[in-house]
Amino acid sequence: MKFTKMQGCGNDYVYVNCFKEKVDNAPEISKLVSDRHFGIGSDGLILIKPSDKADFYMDMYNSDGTKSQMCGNGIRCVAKYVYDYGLTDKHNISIETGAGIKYLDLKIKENKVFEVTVDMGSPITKASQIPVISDSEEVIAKPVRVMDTEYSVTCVSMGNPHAIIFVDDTKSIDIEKIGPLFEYHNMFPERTNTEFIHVIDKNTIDMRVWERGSGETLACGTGACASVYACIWNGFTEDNVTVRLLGGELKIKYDRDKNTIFMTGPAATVFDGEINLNI
Ligand SMILES: N[C@@H](CCC[C@H](N)C(=O)O)C(=O)O
Repeated sequence: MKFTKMQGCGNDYVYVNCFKEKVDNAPEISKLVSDRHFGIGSDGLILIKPSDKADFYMDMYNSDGTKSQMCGNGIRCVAKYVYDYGLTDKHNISIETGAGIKYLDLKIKENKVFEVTVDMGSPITKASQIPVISDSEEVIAKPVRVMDTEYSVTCVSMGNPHAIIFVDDTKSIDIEKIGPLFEYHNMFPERTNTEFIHVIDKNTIDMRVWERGSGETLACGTGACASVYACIWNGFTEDNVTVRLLGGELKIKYDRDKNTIFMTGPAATVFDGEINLNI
């Protein structure tokens, strides 16, 4: 199987061009290629496919083989891939995902895409649609006790579920311990991605993320959008926010008139390769 490894803010995936390659059993292949010792090494697998509703279709899998609806860092890399490898010459493209069609604007330097802005759509706050089990219609600053500590949890979906937790300092969080306790908490029937946020000022936040199905990653695009919306909702920030992640920065803008979130960030190719899936 021919593949390209790409990363956006260090959130790395193995990308396969399914216009050329046939991929059977994507969940198993995702587990295999993602393994950082016995595979290629990635946070998951992204398949680029034809769509009858948009220019392309993005099919994404976490490193544990589970499928997700949407990947913010991944979709910027899909845009880079289809432009750089000649599948399109358009600078504005549409990509169908499990969370609907997303519209992307490509910035190009030396004939390569280096930055992408994505209209990530409207944040979803209705508990039943995230989904999160709750006796209130929305979950904002809800106290949740995990391992003798009370956390303030705000829940937002960007097509996939996010639990946003505000902390005084992201560095000291024992994310390997706390992350799975939220991911598998019985509040979240479809598990959850969990963002730990420290608000620096009205336009800057620090974020660490424990991703559903992949563990701690260096960045999460949907998580950055969900977190900025949670910050605005809680009255902590304005509508334009720089999200500082372990692997880089994302610029997030909430457009109140359109009720949509724009994400701008980098997309980079790491290497091309070929893997024998029969071994
Ligand atoms: N890294 C991604 C999100 C990937 C999917 C997520 N782990 C899930 O299961 O929903 C991003 O950049 O958005």
